[in-house]
Amino acid sequence: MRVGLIQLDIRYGDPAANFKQVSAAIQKAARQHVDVLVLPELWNTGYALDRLPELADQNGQQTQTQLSALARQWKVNIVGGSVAVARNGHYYNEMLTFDRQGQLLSRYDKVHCFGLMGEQEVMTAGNQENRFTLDNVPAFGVICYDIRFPEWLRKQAARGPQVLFVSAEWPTARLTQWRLLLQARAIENQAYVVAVNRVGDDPQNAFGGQSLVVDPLGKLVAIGGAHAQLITATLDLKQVERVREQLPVFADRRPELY
Ligand SMILES: O=C(O)CCC(=O)C(=O)O
Repeated sequence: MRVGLIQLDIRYGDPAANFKQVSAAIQKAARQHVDVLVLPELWNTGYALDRLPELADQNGQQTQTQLSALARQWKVNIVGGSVAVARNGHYYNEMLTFDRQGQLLSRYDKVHCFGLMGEQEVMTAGNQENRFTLDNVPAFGVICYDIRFPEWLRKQAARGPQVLFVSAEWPTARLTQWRLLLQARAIENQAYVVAVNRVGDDPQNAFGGQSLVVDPLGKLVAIGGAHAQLITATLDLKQVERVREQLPVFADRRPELY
């Protein structure tokens, strides 16, 4: 499975500009013969949470229409990062995933809202898992702050997915934690981690990129810089099986104790 991590800057509170740039970035990246493209968190609005009534995508309709058409046109799977969505009078930080036919495979609302950026005051947290299959590869996806909750990821990983996709707006100040948390999540779940962070600034934070791919042993396969770029990597999914056979941590769990 060849993955393409679309690391980009996000125009704060400007969905029209962001839809345009994401469309262009997907079309450019799709030419690199990738199987899956991955986007960062809240790429339609950034963290302009005080303006969601005017900015949020109504029921995710614009996102669905655009990403579905691009997936179909370029015959590429798209883990659509996340977008701010308005639904039934609530706002959600939502990841939409599409297969190569443009079919919507899953909608996931971020389960852990991030208080430090005021998310809890505005967004409604989700409560559903996010497992899906891309080209017969079982996978799952979470959003940014979710990676600090290993039990949430473990619960999903115990059902067998081999790849964890993460979309984030992770501030530069905590990038060491970003790398270490993702490497730990890869090791403990014996899965590939494909994680995309944004670059650039918003009025409160700077974002330093370092989108990365980690193998099931925790080794960094690829890592981005602090500028907009496409990062590509090939995942050896046989390695997941080998690692799980050699060290069967899932079978050795003691769920009766924890
Ligand atoms: O956990 C962190 O340090 C960053 C989380 C975050 O920025 C987010 O969830 O948007």
